[in-house]
Amino acid sequence: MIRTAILGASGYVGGELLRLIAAHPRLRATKLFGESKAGRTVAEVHPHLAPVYADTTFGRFDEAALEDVDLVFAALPHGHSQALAATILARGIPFVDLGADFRLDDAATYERWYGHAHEAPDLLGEFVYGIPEINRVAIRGSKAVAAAGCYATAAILALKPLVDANIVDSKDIIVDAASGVSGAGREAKEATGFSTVDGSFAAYGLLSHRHTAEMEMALEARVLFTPHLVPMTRGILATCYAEATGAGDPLEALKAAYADERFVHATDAAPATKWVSGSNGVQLTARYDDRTGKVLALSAIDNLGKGAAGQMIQCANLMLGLDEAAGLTACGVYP
Ligand SMILES: NC(=O)C1=CN([C@@H]2O[C@H](COP(=O)(O)OP(=O)(O)OC[C@H]3O[C@@H](n4cnc5c(N)ncnc54)[C@H](OP(=O)(O)O)[C@@H]3O)[C@@H](O)[C@H]2O)C=CC1
Ligand SMILES: CC(=O)N[C@@H](CCC(=O)OP(=O)(O)O)C(=O)O
Repeated sequence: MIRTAILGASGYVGGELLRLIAAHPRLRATKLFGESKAGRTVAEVHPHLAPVYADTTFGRFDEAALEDVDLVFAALPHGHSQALAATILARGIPFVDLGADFRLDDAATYERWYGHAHEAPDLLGEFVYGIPEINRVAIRGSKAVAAAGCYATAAILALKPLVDANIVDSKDIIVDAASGVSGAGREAKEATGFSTVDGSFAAYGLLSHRHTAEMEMALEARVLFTPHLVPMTRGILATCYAEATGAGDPLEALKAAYADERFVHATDAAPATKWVSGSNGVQLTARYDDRTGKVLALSAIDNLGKGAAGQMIQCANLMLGLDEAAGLTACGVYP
């Protein structure tokens, strides 16, 4: 049994981690932490998890909580991991962080996209960027992983093989992606309330969404990214466009790049978010358009699955030397 602590266990990602860990052969969620919901039970906060976790109570994190823990998952609001990381790393406990705090590789880029100075710039180099399909070897030997952002995961998996094989021009990439509302977390906000979102489709974060920086870092490319909010609960569909170089067929390149991957499937069909809902799956396709000379690539993920908790567990499996797919074998829920 591998004992895990979950910081942010009372949030949406924390709930999804608990759901996935309940079906994991080796991981156990032994310490659960929240903030405003500290003292409440899992059954109260995540009623769908009551049959497994019953009256387990959320605590409030302090350093002593790291005793008897084999791995820490953090799914906290932005910024919180910057103060915590040194304590966790000093104890040598493997740490999978989903916040954006340690995803970028330099403090200046962080400040440019997050609007404030990084509080622990010396630790940026300690973290490996957490998308196993593009960074498996580094994750396997690492004690600290910064799991990627949800939009960034969708776009990077669709584009990375095309950039690497020089099938698209990396200086001219456009990503339009739409997310379900759970991507914004469970806290009630006007921007994600029912009356705002229902029956509507809107872009946000114009020219300024922070996942642009992750895409540019991982792809070594220039990206124009526009996120959208779509009236559904789970899922991200990323539609990506880039100038073709004529160096090869994009769909064949995706199929070849992911032929041995357990979670990423490149096919002829245009993907739908529902195909991957509740799973760690990624569905991709791509086309070359000879009329415009552009490549079109599409990617569907579950923002809470491969975009968050699924990817965290996939990274943890690698860090711990377990089967990479342990606890992640479920297919999407469809229809
Ligand atoms: N939702 C998604 O699809 C994705 C989210 N992420 C990132 O993952 C992180 C968590 O997201 P999500 O679960 O959606 O967010 P939620 O708002 O649903 O959950 C946030 C969690 O953090 C806890 N928390 C809030 N403030 C504090 C604090 N001051 N100290 C300690 N704990 C605190 C909350 O506890 P309590 O509720 O008890 O106050 C809750 O458990 C965020 O950084 C988010 O950007 C990344 C990829 C996808
Ligand atoms: C729909 C929605 O609001 N989505 C979130 C993305 C959440 C996420 O993946 O990322 P971070 O961990 O980088 O915040 C947003 O755009 O802020």
